[in-house]
Amino acid sequence: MNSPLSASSRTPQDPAAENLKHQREAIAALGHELRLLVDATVRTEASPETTQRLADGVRALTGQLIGRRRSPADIPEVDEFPGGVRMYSPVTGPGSPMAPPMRVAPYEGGVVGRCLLGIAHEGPPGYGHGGISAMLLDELMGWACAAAGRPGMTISLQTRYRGPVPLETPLRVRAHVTATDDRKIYTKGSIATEEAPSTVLVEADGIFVAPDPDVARALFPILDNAQ
Ligand SMILES: CCCCCCCC/C=C\CCCCCCCC(=O)SCCNC(=O)CCNC(=O)[C@H](O)C(C)(C)COP(=O)(O)OP(=O)(O)OC[C@H]1O[C@@H](n2cnc3c(N)ncnc32)[C@H](O)[C@@H]1OP(=O)(O)O
Repeated sequence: MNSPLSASSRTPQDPAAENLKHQREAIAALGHELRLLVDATVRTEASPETTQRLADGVRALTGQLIGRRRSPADIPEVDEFPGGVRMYSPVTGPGSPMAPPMRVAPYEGGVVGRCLLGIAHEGPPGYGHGGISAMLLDELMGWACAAAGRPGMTISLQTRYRGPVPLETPLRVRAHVTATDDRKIYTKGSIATEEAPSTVLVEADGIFVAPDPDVARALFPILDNAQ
């Protein structure tokens, strides 16, 4: 499962599919290197001179990435919307330097996400930031909605932090839909370590809403173009 709705109309032999695969692999490779850079950046105790030299080097690299730049409303060509691959999701996107990134799979009527948090995701020293935990849960509960055929947007997210989330430790995030009521979708989620999956460190209740179709088209103009 590499997308909430796992939808793709292209066959593997299709040249367009090959090209897309190639593009996504390159984006994931850059994302991977950038995540290593982010990790090295928040760990380093390099001298100010070295740090400044690196800042200059990184600025030069950033300059190479400025081609056609997408605006926030544009959907990247390598993505599928709604409910498909999101290469730059800050949670699951293999191309995002911010993402752990979390890998998602179906699990017992819901979905499970696996990832490690690093020092870049630190809150209290040695442990994950509470906002990062909430972000992982929000995203995965959104995937649970999409996997249940009801993609929606979060209107309420309640988190309870029962124990600190360790860094650099394999985590298991779980989410499932508990009920639906018209356009509202009720979900539950949790975070535990892979080693102690029954010891819940963070639990969450989320309510999502499948937007009214007119609202959805106003929010996401691409839905109009797709028709
Ligand atoms: C073709 C569909 C496309 C769907 C898009 C899906 C994309 C996801 C795809 C793939 C999953 C990947 C994973 C992603 C996960 C990440 C999720 C996020 O981070 S989402 C960002 C944070 N959330 C927001 O920014 C929402 C802000 N809220 C809104 O924009 C609107 O409230 C919206 C569009 C969600 C609903 O607007 P309305 O006009 O369609 O519906 P109204 O009539 O306002 O509400 C319906 C019911 O919900 C209640 N409601 C709405 N907002 C509420 C709120 N904030 N608190 C409590 N109740 C609320 C209302 O009272 C109403 O309930 P009553 O029918 O009266 O019982």
